[in-house]
Amino acid sequence: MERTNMTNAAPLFNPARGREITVVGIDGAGKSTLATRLHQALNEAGHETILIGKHSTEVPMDAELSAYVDRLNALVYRRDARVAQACGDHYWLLALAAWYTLQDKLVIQPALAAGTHVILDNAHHKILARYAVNPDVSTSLAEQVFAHLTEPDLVFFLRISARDALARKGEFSSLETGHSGGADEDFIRYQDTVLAKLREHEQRGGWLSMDVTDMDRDAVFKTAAEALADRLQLAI
Ligand SMILES: Cc1cn([C@H]2C[C@H](O)[C@@H](COP(=O)(O)OP(=O)(O)O)O2)c(=O)[nH]c1=O
Repeated sequence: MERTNMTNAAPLFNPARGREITVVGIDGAGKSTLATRLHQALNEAGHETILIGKHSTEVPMDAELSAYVDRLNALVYRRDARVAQACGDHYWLLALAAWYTLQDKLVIQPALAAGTHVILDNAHHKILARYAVNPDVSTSLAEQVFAHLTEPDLVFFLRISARDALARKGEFSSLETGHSGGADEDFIRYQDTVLAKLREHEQRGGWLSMDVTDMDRDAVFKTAAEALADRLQLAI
């Protein structure tokens, strides 16, 4: 029977939308380790995937926008402590919101629309948790400046106590203590407060939560891979 073109009017290139997979947890929880591994495994299994982190500034095939995003990254992440201190918490919240906004609009959304999956390491949830423990900045303001970002399809929450995370990491930066001091106890106090905030968020959000305290990298990866297959039908 002859087919008409009427039913075949869809554009030639109309791939299924990609999936956004986000990894959250306190510093040292193993986010980068898992994100890197998922990125590699998805690509090896034939699922085109990009890994987006704190220092991803490339806008595909656009040198001018890439240069702009790189300048913003330098402003937000490559500044010294005196500048950070002088500018203050509200400025950094808004600067971070600008950074996350551009990453979402210029990199993540176009990739998803083109059918590419996105693994997001360093999502804004940790920033929200950090601001939630800061009495000088309104929590609702912090929530609002990130509210427009693309909602991930799956969030892996890697749970571990700050003390156990520190034992893995060995060292930490001033930012990782909320600039509260340089002692191990400063890291632990601050990160455990951030963890408590992430756990509040977890209650609202349908996150896939894993207690990674006694799990090695392979076990975390295996659990995450099973969830990708179950929830997003992505086999790796
Ligand atoms: C996942 C994992 C990480 N590590 C180490 C590697 C790194 O030095 C450190 C933090 O891992 P990393 O993946 O960088 O954590 P995050 O991105 O959440 O800050 O812990 C372990 O010792 N064991 C593990 O099972």
